[in-house]
Amino acid sequence: MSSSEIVGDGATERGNPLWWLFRRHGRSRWRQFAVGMTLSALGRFPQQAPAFLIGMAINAILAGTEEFRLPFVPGEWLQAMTQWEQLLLTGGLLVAAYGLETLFDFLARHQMGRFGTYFQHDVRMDVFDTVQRLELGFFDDRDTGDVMSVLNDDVDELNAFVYGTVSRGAAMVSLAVAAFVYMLWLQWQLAVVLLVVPAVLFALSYWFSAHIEPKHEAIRERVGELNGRLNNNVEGVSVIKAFGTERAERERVADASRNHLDAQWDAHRSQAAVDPVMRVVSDTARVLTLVIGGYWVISGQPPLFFTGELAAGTLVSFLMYAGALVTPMQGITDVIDSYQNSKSAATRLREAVENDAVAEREGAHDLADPDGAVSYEGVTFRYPGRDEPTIDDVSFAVDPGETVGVVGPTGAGKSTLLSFLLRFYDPDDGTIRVDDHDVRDLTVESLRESVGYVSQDPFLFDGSVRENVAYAESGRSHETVVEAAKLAGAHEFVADLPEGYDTEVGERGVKLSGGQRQRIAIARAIVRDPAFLIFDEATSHVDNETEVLIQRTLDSLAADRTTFLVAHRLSTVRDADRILVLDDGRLVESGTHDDLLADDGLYADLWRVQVGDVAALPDSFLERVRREEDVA
Ligand SMILES: Nc1ncnc2c1ncn2[C@@H]1O[C@H](COP(=O)(O)OP(=O)(O)OP(=O)(O)O)[C@@H](O)[C@H]1O
Repeated sequence: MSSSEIVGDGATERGNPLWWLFRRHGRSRWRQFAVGMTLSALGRFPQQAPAFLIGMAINAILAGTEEFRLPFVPGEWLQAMTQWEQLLLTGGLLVAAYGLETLFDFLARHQMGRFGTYFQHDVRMDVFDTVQRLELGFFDDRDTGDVMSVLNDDVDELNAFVYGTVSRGAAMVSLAVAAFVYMLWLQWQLAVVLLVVPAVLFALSYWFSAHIEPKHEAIRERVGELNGRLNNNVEGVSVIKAFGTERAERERVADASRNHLDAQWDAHRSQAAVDPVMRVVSDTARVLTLVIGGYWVISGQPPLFFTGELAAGTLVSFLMYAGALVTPMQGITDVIDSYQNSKSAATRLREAVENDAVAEREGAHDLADPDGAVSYEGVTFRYPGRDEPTIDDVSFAVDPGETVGVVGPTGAGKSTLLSFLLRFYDPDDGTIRVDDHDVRDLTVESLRESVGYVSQDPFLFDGSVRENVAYAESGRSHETVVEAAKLAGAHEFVADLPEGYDTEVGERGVKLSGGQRQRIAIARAIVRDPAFLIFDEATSHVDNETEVLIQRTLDSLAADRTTFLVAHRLSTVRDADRILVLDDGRLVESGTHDDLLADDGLYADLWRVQVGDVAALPDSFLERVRREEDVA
């Protein structure tokens, strides 16, 4: 999986993604941007003044070949000065020029810095908000590292874009413009001829830009792969150590890193090859200027098609301006390089923001005070890439307050069936209603707020026990948290922890046992007093005694709310008002524990397995278990 898979096809066919991002997030700060760019451009004029002043000083003060003159300053006033005064004035003007340049640059950096950091922040939050709204299925197909790479690397790239591409590119152009304006003033014919150089360099850069673009795409993709690999290694560190697969994992990381290296080297090679070409063009221009200008100064005759005179000091100024016109152009490939990099990052960011895997429909309404009725009508669902449906035409209706057990062999589709109620996924066919509302017409937030959900392997956040229990309800009082923990059978062990409810649970709750984590997760689900409860194997990690305790509180919790209990341990669902039996995605039986035993079907067989009455199992069941084992 690579970060390119976060983006769809045709991203580049819809206009420049950087421009799109700029319009979306930069527009509100366009003044800051414009002021920054203007200051940066203005700063180039004082920066280029010294070359002019030095040329003039050589001609008028040192060589005495022409009169001392300055733009906008009366000639008589300058001529009335002694040579020494003229030299001092030149020195003063140089200091003023350096000072102005520094001031303009400082102010420009300040403005652009503010613009760049806010721009980056806005884009990051926009992408993050979208990622939060995406359907769970989006994440099934992507590595965490891949998503992180968009949120981190691509967003960081935007700041580099503002500094590296826009600021540097603009500085380059304005430097060339400023140099050109001074050159026009000194010797316009030579200035016009020298324009050929930036034109050639631009043409070369344009070609290079098209050439380097796919190479940058490749680099970004490989970064995503590498991040994914590294992420797997950090997250799966205990498995890697337990299985002693460090060496194999190192190989995998080395492969991913090598691929990244190859892509980077490929881009670097192209860059390294084009740089000398640019250099040769610009250096040749300088040498030609010296030779032609030198001939002109020495012979006093204008060469080729030129007319007029050229003094030695003017040639010195000219050579300095030729440098200012040409040298920055040598760095244009870096700017283009940075531009292409940013463009690939912006393409992925735009695709992430525009992702249509967002679950909520336009015009969805809130679910207010639900009674608790749930119905599934002809629900069918297939995970992407699977041939067989995971849920196959399932229909049932649950009255408010009912407790429903969901059982069936491993992989029968129990978790998937209930995930529709939280809109983790939407079925391909059929409808799920809460009270009389199609869940797709409800706002995802209000729907999920009404459901207390405990998953098979609950995730705890790095923080205290209290923070985890009150996770979605941070305003809850300590008493409410303790009450929920008591109901979940967690209070006793929490009270025994070194700092009670303030004990830190570690990342993912590593400092707690599996059963303790589950109990905290149960407390977290019930603290919000939801209308629906979904316990997906919520007590699978707790011992039998704790389960009995939780079971008892569950009975009181479930009494006035609709509750779904997914369980392998059938004792958990024995007292449910109704038990749904799933097999291979189909609803094969439904009824109370006694009804189902009387029916003597799949449930009755599963029950016999649990009570150890293996001898009573029919051959067909044993045959089926064997078949499943073979498949596994
Ligand atoms: N995100 C997913 N992408 C693709 N297939 C999936 C995904 N999640 C589950 N499946 C597949 O769907 C089927 C049903 O899975 P599900 O987790 O709903 O079963 P289950 O009855 O809850 O199983 P268990 O009792 O083992 O928890 C399985 O074959 C599983 O491999």
